[in-house]
Amino acid sequence: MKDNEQIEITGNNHFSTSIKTPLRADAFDKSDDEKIKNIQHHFGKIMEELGLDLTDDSLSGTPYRFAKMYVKELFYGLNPANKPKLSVFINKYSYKKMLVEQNITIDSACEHHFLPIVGFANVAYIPKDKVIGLSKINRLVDYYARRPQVQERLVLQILNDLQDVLETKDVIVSITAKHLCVSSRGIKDQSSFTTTLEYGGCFSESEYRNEFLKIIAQQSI
Ligand SMILES: Nc1nc2c(ncn2[C@@H]2O[C@H](COP(=O)(O)OP(=O)(O)OP(=O)(O)O)[C@@H](O)[C@H]2O)c(=O)[nH]1
Ligand SMILES: [Zn+2]
Repeated sequence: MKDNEQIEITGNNHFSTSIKTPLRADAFDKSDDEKIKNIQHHFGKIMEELGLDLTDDSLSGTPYRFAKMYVKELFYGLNPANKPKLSVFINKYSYKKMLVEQNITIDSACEHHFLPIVGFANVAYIPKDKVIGLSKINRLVDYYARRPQVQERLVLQILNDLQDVLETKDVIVSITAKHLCVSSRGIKDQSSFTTTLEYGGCFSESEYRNEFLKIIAQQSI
């Protein structure tokens, strides 16, 4: 098989050997303000190339607005300096059963088209010596979501960090999301959505996994 045939089948850069987001070595040498200035310039050129009149008062601020949104909002999670502090506490209560944080909003973007991925994550763990502040789970999910992503990597990055900070493998993460690159362009399938599920420790046993799945099936309080 020729190289270009392989790329047709697998796509280029769709698989990575690491769960790390592929970043350049100099990714954070520039300040946010420098990045915003440069992106503003380049996005203005894209708009011009599309034929838009940047002197129009509704469009003139768009390159700056776009650049600020990319650096400060949609992709703030690329920068490790923005990683939330994950406060953990000693498990004084000796709570040893499952804790489920569910319906966590996912607002991400696919790295192939830079279009939104929107949906929900559900996270559960069985504490050993540490418990984590609930909101820190939501913050961690948002941090990793705010990068150009693929859903498989996103679920793994969240799982890995939680396993590290909680000092247990007994963690499970599911994400169910809609990809606008599937629903709004290309195949334009409005109804399909994608679920990814990653876990370790006791969640490898179907009994624990099924308990989690049963709980997250209840969508309201
Ligand atoms: N595995 C995976 N694929 C994704 C994700 N987000 C988007 N994709 C897919 O990435 C693929 C990119 O395929 P290409 O053939 O290079 O791009 P394309 O020509 O725009 O493909 P179409 O969407 O089929 O028109 C598409 O099949 C997308 O659906 C994701 O989170 N995980
Ligand atoms: Zn896409």
